[in-house]
Amino acid sequence: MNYVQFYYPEGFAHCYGCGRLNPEGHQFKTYWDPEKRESRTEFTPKPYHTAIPGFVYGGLLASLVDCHSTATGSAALKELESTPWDQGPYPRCVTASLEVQFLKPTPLGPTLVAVGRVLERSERKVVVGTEVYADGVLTVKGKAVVVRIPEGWGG
Ligand SMILES: CCCCC/C=C\C/C=C\C/C=C\C/C=C\CCCC(=O)SCCNC(=O)CCNC(=O)[C@H](O)C(C)(C)COP(=O)(O)OP(=O)(O)OC[C@H]1O[C@@H](n2cnc3c(N)ncnc32)[C@H](O)[C@@H]1OP(=O)(O)O
Repeated sequence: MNYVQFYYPEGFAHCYGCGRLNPEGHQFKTYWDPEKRESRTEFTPKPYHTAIPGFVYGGLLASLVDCHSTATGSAALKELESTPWDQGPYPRCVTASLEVQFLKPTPLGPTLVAVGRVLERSERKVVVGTEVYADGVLTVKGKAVVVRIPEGWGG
């Protein structure tokens, strides 16, 4: 299964968090399950993504929630189109608002799993709820408002 970011137009694929064309970035990859209507991004932080030794830097976790949310929004808006989910391009969203709750320290080492759900959707705006798990333990919760990039912004 291809990931959401795979379907972004080239001009929208340079994001430091999730741009597939940014070799210096994290290149987060988000998978959308059209039946469960759930998104999933897995990422294994590098040893230097440290807050205090042994724990993941919160800014990285916020980035994960951020890009995971824009991808989830993108998939949710793609559902409104008549083209199949595995045919690009996907609509591209930017983040209007991002809330992150750090519930517990996130251990550095395990692969992190972000799971997203669509809380609200209109033609232009999607509200996404995300939970991030480390070794099956919920450590971070996020909520983001993402908005479809206005026409003419590039891509
Ligand atoms: C990086 C983007 C900025 C540069 C743009 C230039 C070119 C774009 C080209 C490429 C970009 C490609 C990819 C993006 C890359 C990575 C994405 C990763 C995620 C990010 O890292 S991305 C960076 C941080 N992001 C920004 O840099 C956004 C700056 N911002 C804006 O560009 C505007 O602010 C915008 C477009 C968001 C809205 O502008 P707008 O004119 O469309 O606003 P409008 O009022 O129509 O809002 C429509 C509905 O969103 C609701 N709404 C709006 N703002 C809200 C808020 N703060 N809280 C809660 N709800 C909010 C309203 O309530 C309404 O909701 P409703 O329809 O229900 O009434």
